[in-house]
Amino acid sequence: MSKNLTFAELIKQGGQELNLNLDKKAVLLFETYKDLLLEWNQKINLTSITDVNEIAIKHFLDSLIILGEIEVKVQCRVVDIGTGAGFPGIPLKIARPDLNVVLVDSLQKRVAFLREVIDKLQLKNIEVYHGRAEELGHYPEFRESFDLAVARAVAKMPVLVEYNLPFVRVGGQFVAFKGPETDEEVKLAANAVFELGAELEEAKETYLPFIRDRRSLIIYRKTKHTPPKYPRKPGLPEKKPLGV
Ligand SMILES: C[S@@+](CC[C@H](N)C(=O)[O-])C[C@H]1O[C@@H](n2cnc3c(N)ncnc32)[C@H](O)[C@@H]1O
Repeated sequence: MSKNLTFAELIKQGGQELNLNLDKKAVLLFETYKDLLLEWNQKINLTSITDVNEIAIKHFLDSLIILGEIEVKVQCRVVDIGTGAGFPGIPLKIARPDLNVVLVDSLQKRVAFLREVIDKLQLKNIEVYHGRAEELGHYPEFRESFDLAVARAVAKMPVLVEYNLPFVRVGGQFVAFKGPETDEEVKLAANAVFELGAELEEAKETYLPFIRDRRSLIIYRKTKHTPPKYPRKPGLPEKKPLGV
């Protein structure tokens, strides 16, 4: 089981379980990322998970499950809203260096950490922005310009769709990383999803490699332009979730 494997073996074998062939360079980058995460976590709050094997499975492999479940086209433009310590955006970039990634977070200290990771790992075509989704979603260079938006552990679905869907181009997707039991949240978000110009495409159930924890990927497809009034001003989506 996972206890007998090294960090590198967990990444490599877990990747295979997700149908990913992670090469030596990718595994080394995950090692460095893990070291930086643990080092910075002593100064700023990045994660409550500090066991190396758990970091491999619950942060890195968890971030990669999307690659085994949906087709993420070559060189597509991906935004990770509320990325925190870089999940899922940085693992996706390590596993798929072709992707053009934008990371967004409202906490300056985490953004500083992410800049250090990008610098140390020498990642290209990846940028970090400090700000709230409610503001950045109105910037012309971001609005409806991404093929894929992703978010993990940021907010309940009715709030999350208002944060994410304004970034997605018509025809693109928003994928919410969730745990098990998502029916209620998905139902609650239905009105907001319609109002924001999207449709529920699929709710996929999957499992984390090694520990078999259940995970869901809720996949939305943008079908129409999002009305310009969304997202509403900072704090309002959370205070008064749309359509609830
Ligand atoms: C619980 S952490 C999760 C981080 C990461 N996605 C993960 O899965 O570990 C949520 C992050 O979302 C950020 N966040 C919350 N609301 C936000 C908003 N409206 N705009 C940008 N970032 C936001 C917070 O600063 C925090 O770093």
